[in-house]
Amino acid sequence: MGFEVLAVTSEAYPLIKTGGLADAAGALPAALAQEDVSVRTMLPGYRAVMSALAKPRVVLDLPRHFGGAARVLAAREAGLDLLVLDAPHLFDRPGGPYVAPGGGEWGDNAIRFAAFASAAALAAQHVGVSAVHAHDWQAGLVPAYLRFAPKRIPCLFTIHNMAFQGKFPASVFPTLGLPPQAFAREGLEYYGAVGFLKAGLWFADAINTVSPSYAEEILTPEGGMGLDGLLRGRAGDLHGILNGLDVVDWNPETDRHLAARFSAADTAPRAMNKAAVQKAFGLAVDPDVPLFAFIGRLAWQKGADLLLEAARVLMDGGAQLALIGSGDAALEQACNAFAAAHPGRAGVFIGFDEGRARQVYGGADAMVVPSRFEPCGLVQLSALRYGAPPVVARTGGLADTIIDASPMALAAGCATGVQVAPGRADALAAGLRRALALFRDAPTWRAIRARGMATDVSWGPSAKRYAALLKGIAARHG
Ligand SMILES: Nc1ncnc2c1ncn2[C@@H]1O[C@H](COP(=O)(O)OP(=O)(O)O[C@H]2O[C@H](CO)[C@@H](O)[C@H](O)[C@H]2O)[C@@H](O)[C@H]1O
Repeated sequence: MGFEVLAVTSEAYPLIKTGGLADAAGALPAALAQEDVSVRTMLPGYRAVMSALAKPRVVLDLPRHFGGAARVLAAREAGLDLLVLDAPHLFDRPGGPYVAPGGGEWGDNAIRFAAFASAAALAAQHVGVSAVHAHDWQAGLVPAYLRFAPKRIPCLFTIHNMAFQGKFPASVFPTLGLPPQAFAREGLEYYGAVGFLKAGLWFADAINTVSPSYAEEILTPEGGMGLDGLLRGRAGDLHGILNGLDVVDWNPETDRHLAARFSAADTAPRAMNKAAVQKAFGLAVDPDVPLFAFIGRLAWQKGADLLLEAARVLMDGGAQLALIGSGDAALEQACNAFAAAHPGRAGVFIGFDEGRARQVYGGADAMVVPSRFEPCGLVQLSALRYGAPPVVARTGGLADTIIDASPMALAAGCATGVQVAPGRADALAAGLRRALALFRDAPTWRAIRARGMATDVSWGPSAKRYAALLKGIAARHG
């Protein structure tokens, strides 16, 4: 038997996705298989997941699980070896994984994800894996349940975003089924409340986040968002491993979402994708106008407001702007207002649409990623791969993956985009102006794009690091 891991995640592409966690958790198993690590992925049985299971097998019966009957099912779908917590009282409902149809978090999220984590710990014991890999606050209690379980199974905890912490009132603690001593500073107590992310960071055998720079940033009060003290205490167990892309799925030569497929050797068909994007966003169809684009959650983190403030540079510079995103109502409104004020020059799509997003990667001349903080970021990786050089904020994984087109980098032939100081509209405006000038120098822009398309954005190198880390904790603690 090879080295077996149970990955515990609340999202995995293509079964259920609200953001980058799904992409990472969906792609890592195939990459780890190359390193002789076989991964089973445990997901909550949301409607979308349950309806995708063709022939599930019952692995574990949990007749009384957090207020109802539940089962752990096994199935193989979309290339993933799945374990699914079928718990209708918690997951068989309309709406999103975390948010009810009318907006607003589900009122019982603490119980839903405690039940999920507890079932994952039971399943890990039952099927007998060498290590568990838990992702984000939704799986934050997994290391806690494992620590108090009869059989010691080591656990790696991955932070995809410190901003989502799963903090709930102390009154939920008695319903979690953990021993009373777990509710302590040396446990899951978090400023008088219960912290799911805190629990993950406290009880895991090793911790990583999704870029080396973010691993340093979260040790500071600003980046650590209340958990930097704990993390500084565990700095020896904290690692930074960059995300990759599933380069089989994210391939402009085969992507069926594109109006025209293309390769690094022949980017000419991108012009058809650009025209398709211009049309879809109500922009003037013109091959010569530089087309900038933004894709992302409309949240403070992603800095869409900074882009709207800086975008005058694009409008004055004769460029176009396409935005896709959803989230914060005020930001949605601001994007719509910007588009209305610049007819034919700026266009917005409010919503989540994978196909439309991919068409934008394949047609835009440049992507803008103005995040205030960014643990890793996948948008800039997709932008490299699809030939739309990114303008990024110099923070977290954006700083680690994009090489700024400084004079030295241009001379050395290694530039892949433009970096700007994070969190400032004036710095972003200056960077956009610089990108526009580079774009108008056609041979230079072509070279930047070619360099980006030749960059290895696959999971390969990072999968090796994950495999070493998982095998390391198993050797130490197993
Ligand atoms: N409206 C829309 N329509 C279609 N597609 C959309 C979309 N909005 C976003 N997407 C897609 O969703 C993904 C977002 O990935 P990110 O890494 O940028 O963000 P996220 O902040 O969700 O993830 C967190 O986890 C990931 C994974 O570790 C980290 O990279 C990241 O820094 C961290 O914040 C991309 O594939 C993007 O194309």
